[in-house]
Amino acid sequence: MKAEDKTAIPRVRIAVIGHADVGKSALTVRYLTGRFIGEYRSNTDLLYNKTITLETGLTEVEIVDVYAGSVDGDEQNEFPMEQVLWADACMIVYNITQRTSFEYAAKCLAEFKSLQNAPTAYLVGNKADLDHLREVHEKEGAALAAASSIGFCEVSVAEYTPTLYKAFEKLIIDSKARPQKQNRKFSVSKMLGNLIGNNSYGQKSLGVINHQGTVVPCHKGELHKSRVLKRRQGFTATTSL
Ligand SMILES: Nc1nc2c(ncn2[C@@H]2O[C@H](COP(=O)(O)OP(=O)(O)OP(=O)(O)O)[C@@H](O)[C@H]2O)c(=O)[nH]1
Repeated sequence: MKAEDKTAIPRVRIAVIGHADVGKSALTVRYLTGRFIGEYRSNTDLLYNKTITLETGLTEVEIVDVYAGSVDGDEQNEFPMEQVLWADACMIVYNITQRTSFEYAAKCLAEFKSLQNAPTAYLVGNKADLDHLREVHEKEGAALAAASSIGFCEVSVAEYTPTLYKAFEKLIIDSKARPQKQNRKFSVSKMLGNLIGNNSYGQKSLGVINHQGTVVPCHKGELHKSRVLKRRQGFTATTSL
């Protein structure tokens, strides 16, 4: 595709937010590649870029997997304001086996209500395969989402989960229907680097075809400056700065 054609492709920016350890990285990588990566340690936000095909045509999707701090860390309950303001849409993730993560999701949704022009949101309860350890009933997740008039599903990112693809698709379609945000604090798209490469795009969601993409590590609040180089199970993470 020519560079000038690419500028005409609509872009949707998604922030994946939630308490530490709920599976945000695993969920993002599952959506982008169809694979589950069991251990995915990072201490920084990660930016991914991918062009997908919806029934309405091509869409460029930028996803920031927001680092939430360590489970014991002081910073972990900080609301990721900069990333949320940057995003057109947010995937808010909690872990069904950890009530504190559900409470954190509820706090995030309360913050959304106080924002003008808040991003479109979707609530996801992850780790549904650990039902025997469940601390949050599915009905509670559904009620929280309904109170904010947003979509909700439970998934197990550890397993193939078509529901996750539907959730991303709904988020993308809903956010495209809204006016594009102006005057964002930063433009992460400037720093997109190498292609992800030879991924096994295992699943295609309802009409969504995955194409190539990039992954870029970026520090919280300074998405334009990162110089970290990381390599993870077939992903080449790089910066172009
Ligand atoms: N059983 C089970 N484990 C999962 C699932 N999704 C993620 N995990 C595990 O949960 C742990 C945390 O996953 P991450 O993707 O690193 O979580 P995160 O939310 O990105 O964590 P931070 O980067 O610390 O904010 C890892 O050990 C994953 O293997 C799931 O659906 N089921």
